[in-house]
Amino acid sequence: MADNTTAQNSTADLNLAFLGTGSMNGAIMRGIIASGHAPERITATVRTPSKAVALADETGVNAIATEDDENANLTAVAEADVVFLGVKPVGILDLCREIAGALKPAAAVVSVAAGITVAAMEAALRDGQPVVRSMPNTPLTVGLGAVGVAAGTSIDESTLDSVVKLYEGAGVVKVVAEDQIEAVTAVSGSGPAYIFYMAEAMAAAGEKLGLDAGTARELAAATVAGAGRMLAEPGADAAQLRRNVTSPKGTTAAALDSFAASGLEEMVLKAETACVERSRELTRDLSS
Ligand SMILES: NC(=O)C1=CN([C@@H]2O[C@H](COP(=O)(O)OP(=O)(O)OC[C@H]3O[C@@H](n4cnc5c(N)ncnc54)[C@H](O)[C@@H]3O)[C@@H](O)[C@H]2O)C=CC1
Ligand SMILES: O=C(O)[C@@H]1CCC=N1
Repeated sequence: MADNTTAQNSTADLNLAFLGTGSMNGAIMRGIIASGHAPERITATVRTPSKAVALADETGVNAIATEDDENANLTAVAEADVVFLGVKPVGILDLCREIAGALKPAAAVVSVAAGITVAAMEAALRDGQPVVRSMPNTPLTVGLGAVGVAAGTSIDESTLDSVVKLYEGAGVVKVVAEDQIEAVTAVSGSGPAYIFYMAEAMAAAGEKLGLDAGTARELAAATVAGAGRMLAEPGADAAQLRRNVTSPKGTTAAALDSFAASGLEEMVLKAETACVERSRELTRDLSS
């Protein structure tokens, strides 16, 4: 790891840019603002002017639309210390090339994209630009996110620490080797969708078992949210929390036995493996 950047004791003074402020970058930005970062220190870019107005009204950030100003991304990064790239994977390297000359040399470029490698980003930016490949998830928006970060080759510890601290304002952060980012994607990046799918399936089953649709949806959503909150408590252990619900020979045991007989663990492993393989395909197709 290089040692070429100014030490930052706190992240409060950092200017942030969010380029492509859709679902993921929007969730990161909202989580970071909720953790106390001043919106006046944030510039966000989106495609359409109406979205820029809505985002600025909602969050207080400076929002610029690329349809209004073709230089919006360049303007956004000009004063930024940390730049979050939140466009789809297919657009990440073009965006790197677009902003390369406008970045401050010490600004950290943080990608949230699946499949795009550190090496590909570094090749698309100026030599020595600090890079972070991260895999966040949307619960960052409510301060309950989970993020994996992998350092680029030119980033110093202090700059990486600033990125970690920004994310930590809104969730749990693990610094991992880049070859572990795909596993992070499979567990936590894509993970919220598995849980929402489970909530949908629980509600649909509840309806088939006699509840009206609205009641089933509300009960399933409250159950998933409540269980999630319990898991977020310090020291919580999923297996113990599960045992606390499961009376011997009771109703929960009957349901869990049925899940096991249907191969739930194998099913999850297969799904997460498909996620990793898709991430590798994206790398093959897009990281050049
Ligand atoms: N949605 C999720 O839960 C997660 C997404 N990601 C990653 O986040 C990235 C974005 O995904 P989403 O947020 O789901 O997509 P999204 O479509 O919601 O957001 C992308 C945004 O970027 C805007 N955009 C596109 N090109 C632009 C440009 N050149 N300048 C400014 N704005 C531009 C689009 O209009 C859109 O609002 C992807 O690379 C994905 O791999 C990573 C982890 C989780
Ligand atoms: O579905 C995707 O490709 C992105 C990456 C992780 C979550 N959403």
